[in-house]
Amino acid sequence: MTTRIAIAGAAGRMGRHLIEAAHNTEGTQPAVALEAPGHPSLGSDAGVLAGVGELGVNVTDDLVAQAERFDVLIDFTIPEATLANVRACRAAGRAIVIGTTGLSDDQKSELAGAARDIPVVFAPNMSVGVNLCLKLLDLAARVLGDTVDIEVIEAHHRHKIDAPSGTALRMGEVVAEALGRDLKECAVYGREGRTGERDRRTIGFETIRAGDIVGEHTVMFAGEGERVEITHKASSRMTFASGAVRAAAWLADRPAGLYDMQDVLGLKD
Ligand SMILES: NC(=O)C1=CN([C@@H]2O[C@H](COP(=O)(O)OP(=O)(O)OC[C@H]3O[C@@H](n4cnc5c(N)ncnc54)[C@H](O)[C@@H]3O)[C@@H](O)[C@H]2O)C=CC1
Ligand SMILES: O=C(O)C1=N[C@H](C(=O)O)C[C@H](O)C1
Repeated sequence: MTTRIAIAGAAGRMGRHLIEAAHNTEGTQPAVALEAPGHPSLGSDAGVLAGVGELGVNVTDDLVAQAERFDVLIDFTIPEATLANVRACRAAGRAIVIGTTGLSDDQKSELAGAARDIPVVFAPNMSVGVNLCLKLLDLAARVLGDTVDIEVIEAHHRHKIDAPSGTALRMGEVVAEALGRDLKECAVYGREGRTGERDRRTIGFETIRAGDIVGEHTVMFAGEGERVEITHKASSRMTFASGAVRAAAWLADRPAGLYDMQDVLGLKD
């Protein structure tokens, strides 16, 4: 069965890759393309936008009117648009894959509420490599324990609007959970001035925004006499887009619930 995919944020950096990935993946097809009201791409052909040739799918701003045309919505937009799309999918009984980062705690709670009625995949990073790294981080944190200082360093392109990245925060959560810490209480975001000596129980975050960097994350476990670093470097957005399309195909026949990429990839214990 072919999974018909709607793509929100179709003209964005991720949106164009998602159209291409949904078009090139066996068993999926781009069926609806959505953009913000007033966006210059409205009315244009999604395939032409993505550079894969005409698909006969015109970009629209009306998700509700398109509800019968798709099975799963993939959303890589901004938090406010994502929540509006979650509400529309919940009302229409459609599944949704969410890659958007920077959601507030309230927005995440609303999302979890919607997942009682519809299937939702929500993950800050859809690449296989990053999801493997999350498993390695859990192991590293358990083995090295409280004997090391832990720092999360991330670098992204100059257009990114949230910091730290959703992936960096998830990496911090995985490490904190493994060590029995609460990230909200032990995170330190950047340092400046007379900071005093480092507290070993903190987890530090450093953010770089520069040029066209697709996405790089390093978690450093630094002890006395040795240091372990786990690094992931994305060199193409297609790695995220392929993962999101894989998640959409996986989600199409799942019951309502809140899932992540560890579920999609079968990495949950
Ligand atoms: N989970 C993952 O694997 C990844 C997540 N991301 C996240 O995806 C999000 C988007 O990233 P980019 O594509 O780089 O941003 P972008 O700014 O290039 O694209 C976002 C698009 O959403 C559109 N948009 C805004 N409001 C809309 C609405 N109401 N309806 C439909 N479209 C709307 C914008 O016009 C824009 O074209 C960010 O939060 C980013 O952190 C990015 C890459 C990978
Ligand atoms: O905005 C981006 O580009 C990316 N955002 C995601 C995040 O915030 O973790 C994932 C990826 O690193 C690219």
